[in-house]
Amino acid sequence: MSDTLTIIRPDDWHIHLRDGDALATTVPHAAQTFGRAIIMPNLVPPVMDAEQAMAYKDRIMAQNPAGSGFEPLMVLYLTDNTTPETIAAAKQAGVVACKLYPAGATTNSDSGVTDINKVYPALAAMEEHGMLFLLHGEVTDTAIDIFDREKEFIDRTLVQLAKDFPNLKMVLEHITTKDAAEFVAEAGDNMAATITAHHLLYNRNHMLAGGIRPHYYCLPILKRNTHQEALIKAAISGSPKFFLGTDSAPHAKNKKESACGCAGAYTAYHALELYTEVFEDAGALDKLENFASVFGPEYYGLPRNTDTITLVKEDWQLPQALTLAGEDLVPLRAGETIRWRVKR
Ligand SMILES: NC(=O)N[C@@H](CC(=O)O)C(=O)O
Ligand SMILES: [Zn+2]
Ligand SMILES: [Zn+2]
Repeated sequence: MSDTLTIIRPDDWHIHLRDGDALATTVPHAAQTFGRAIIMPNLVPPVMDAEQAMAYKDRIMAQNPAGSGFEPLMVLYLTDNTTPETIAAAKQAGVVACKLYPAGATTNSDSGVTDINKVYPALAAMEEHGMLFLLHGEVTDTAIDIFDREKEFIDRTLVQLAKDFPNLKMVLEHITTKDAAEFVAEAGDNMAATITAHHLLYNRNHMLAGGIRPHYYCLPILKRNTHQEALIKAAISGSPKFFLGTDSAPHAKNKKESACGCAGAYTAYHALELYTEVFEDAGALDKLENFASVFGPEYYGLPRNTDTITLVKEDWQLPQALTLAGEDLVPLRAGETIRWRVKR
């Protein structure tokens, strides 16, 4: 008999579903595994107020397979001009969080924040209304090496933010360094982090040794193996400050395999299976459920999902390509074998 693992249905606390025809791919993929997902607002133009967030939610729900039970949790994109009134209205409409994209830091961050002080009134309003603050934590200073931008953001900005807003719950998204893991572990109760499957599975050698592999290119960029090891340690530590966020970020194949390739790895299709491999290899399968299904809702102040999901230990082959709005979409680890499969 094959090995099986049954856990409370997990949630994805960081995902990019995109918009338009892409939703026909991304929403069913997320909904087949996850109960809820934190929907990143970096559309073009971005999701900047309650009205845009609710309209986007409707477009997502229109692609939600009947009976899936999947619930998108909506997020606003902070700009230099986000007002406390915008925050209050978003809270009223059911938006759960706001996201900081330092201007220029990542995909579709052009309308992002140019100076953290400009969003202090919005952050104060979020603190007052009990909304979460999600951060893409990288400086954009071109003088700073791309491999150091996360640590630099912590030192220059995050330490101060945590002091200035002690009652604002923050999530440092998609952490990639030992520095970030240690900072979050030692910070107060208002600081947590999401960790992606790809930052647990890979390091920069996978992207750069023996040829440049654009499908491993994402932001924050994969770091050296010692950082990867620190992330695995954090994920299996049992600390409730670390939980699942795939950062599944689809870009069509021709946008990735290009002289100037886009940043982002697509994992919504097979993310839980990838995380399960990481936890199994670390001898910590018993820690997966808390990381994937318990610590996230606990931090967000939401109930756990009431249903379960079963994983079967069984080899299967990931397709070479999926389809995104009529174009090829290459998932992370395309064509390779995956050791676990979600029973459906
Ligand atoms: N992670 C990525 O490499 N890309 C994300 C943006 C982000 O999460 O920073 C995207 O939207 O493509
Ligand atoms: Zn990001
Ligand atoms: Zn992201």
